[in-house]
Amino acid sequence: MHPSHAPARPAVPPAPEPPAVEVVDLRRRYGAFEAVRGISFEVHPGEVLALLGVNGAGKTSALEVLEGLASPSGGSVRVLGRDPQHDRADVRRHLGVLLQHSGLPGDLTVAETVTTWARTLTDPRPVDEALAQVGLTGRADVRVRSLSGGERRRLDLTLALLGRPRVLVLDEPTTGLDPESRRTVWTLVRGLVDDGAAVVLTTHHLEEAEELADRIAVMRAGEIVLAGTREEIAETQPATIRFTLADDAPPLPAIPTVQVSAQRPAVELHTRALQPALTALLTWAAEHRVVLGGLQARSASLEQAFLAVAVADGDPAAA
Ligand SMILES: Nc1ncnc2c1ncn2[C@@H]1O[C@H](COP(=O)(O)OP(=O)(O)OP(=O)(O)O)[C@@H](O)[C@H]1O
Repeated sequence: MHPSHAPARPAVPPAPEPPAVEVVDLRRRYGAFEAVRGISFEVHPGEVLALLGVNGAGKTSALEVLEGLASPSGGSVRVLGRDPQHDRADVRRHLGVLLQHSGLPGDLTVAETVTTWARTLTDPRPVDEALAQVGLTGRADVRVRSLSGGERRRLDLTLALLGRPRVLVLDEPTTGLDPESRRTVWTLVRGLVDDGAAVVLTTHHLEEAEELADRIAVMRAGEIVLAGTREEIAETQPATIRFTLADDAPPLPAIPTVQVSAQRPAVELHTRALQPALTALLTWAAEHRVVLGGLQARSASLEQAFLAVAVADGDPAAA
């Protein structure tokens, strides 16, 4: 029997958190040219979305609408449920933005720049802590114009993170950074995401997308042509099996799903069903006592999938 006090409530699953960023059928034109042609995506708190695409695919044009710097010519964008342009004051305090090219005054020092920026924010991080996080403590008294390209990028990032943003929009955050600084940036961004921030970033470094992104959207000529997790995107391309085969080995069997792209001695096969294809191949080799020299089997990489879809035929502007 139930005890006399109030019965236990049935377990109600928690309501799903609304997306931090919601983009629906976004369009953006420059005169007659439509640079963004109806893209849609969501980013939830604690999630990183990477927008990939060749130069001119429309990534920056889309981000500028999220940042509240431009109006869409169609569709809608919501950041924390608000319009980033009309509700700019509300959105801005929760939004960290790293533009592709920042225009910081060159004659301020690093510390002066960060301190000045901190004064415009509601709850900034301590300046010393922020500089230490990106390894700029030793450059605090150096004028911005004297910084190296990588140091300047790390300063840009410091400013983007200074207000403890709930949404972070990063346009090519690690372009020009050395490998160690790039890893520092990844760690910083990951830390913010682990604390619940939502991140949208663009990058030309596929390993950056692999390292940071929970989901990836590939843009081509203003449209999203492929979207999903790294694994889902890689699976859109066939896997490769390679081995060498002696001249006196019997002919390879026809294996369903397998296409032969190079014949012996260096054989290359492609398949979208790697495990059954390998099983059939290894069974055949065992039955015929054939040695598959240097056997390799590999799923497609993100790079292969990207190259297969990202480059439009001809000029994207003409597409
Ligand atoms: N102010 C503008 N006026 C006219 N066309 C523009 C303008 N800004 C961008 N474009 C065009 O819009 C297209 C998309 O540009 P965008 O900068 O959004 O691409 P992207 O994917 O960010 O490229 P990248 O990787 O080179 O930064 C390009 O063809 C570009 O030339």
